[in-house]
Amino acid sequence: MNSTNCSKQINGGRRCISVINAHIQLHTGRLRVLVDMDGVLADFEGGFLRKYRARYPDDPFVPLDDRRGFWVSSQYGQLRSDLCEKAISIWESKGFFIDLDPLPGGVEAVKEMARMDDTDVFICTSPIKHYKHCPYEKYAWVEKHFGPDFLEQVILTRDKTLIAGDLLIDDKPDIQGVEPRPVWEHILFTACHNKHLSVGPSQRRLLSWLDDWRGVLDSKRQ
Ligand SMILES: Cc1cn([C@H]2C[C@H](OP(=O)(O)O)[C@@H](CO)O2)c(=O)[nH]c1=O
Ligand SMILES: [Mg+2]
Repeated sequence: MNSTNCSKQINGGRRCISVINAHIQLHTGRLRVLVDMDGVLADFEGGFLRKYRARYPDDPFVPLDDRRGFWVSSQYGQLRSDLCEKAISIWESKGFFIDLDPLPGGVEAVKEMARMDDTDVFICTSPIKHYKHCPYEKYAWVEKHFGPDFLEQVILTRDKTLIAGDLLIDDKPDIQGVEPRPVWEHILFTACHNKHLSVGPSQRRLLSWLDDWRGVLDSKRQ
């Protein structure tokens, strides 16, 4: 179906575009999977806690089991107001993003996806606005764990709603941006900060990379 045919069938240009994009596969014959980086492939929360405790050993901290809410700095700010800035200082430091450990099974899963027939995989990740180290280190992390050829698959964006794909596997519960109807289905990847959230009946979760991610991909294949 091309856009001209679609326009004849459905009145209204905006609706037409969202119907076409709703199935990338109908367009390309291939499944397009967007995989988030921090909290899905790279252990942001574990890396943060380790470096925070090393740098501020006399200050209180939040054990990973007690993490609530996506933004680490918000919870630290509630614990004590000066801890918000201290938390931010950790991920703004040189070496924070490149030193993150891979989360179990993630790199292997993405490499396996990339080898699957009719499947395109992209790492879709948001840089922090303090750009001195983060964008460079995100690329360096991908090169270190996937090899230089995989740099082709990196999408850096602050607005993931603009990116078209069949699936977005991401640990952030609410993914918003300028596009009110993103093309992808968001699969919530379970993390310490979101595991207690009850999600709507239409929202699917991946509990970890041991969970049935192959089944999730298959469910979107035509
Ligand atoms: C500040 C902050 C950032 N991040 C991650 C999310 C983004 O990466 P990603 O899109 O790969 O998940 C990046 C910039 O916000 O840092 C957290 O996961 N928690 C936080 O508290
Ligand atoms: Mg994330």
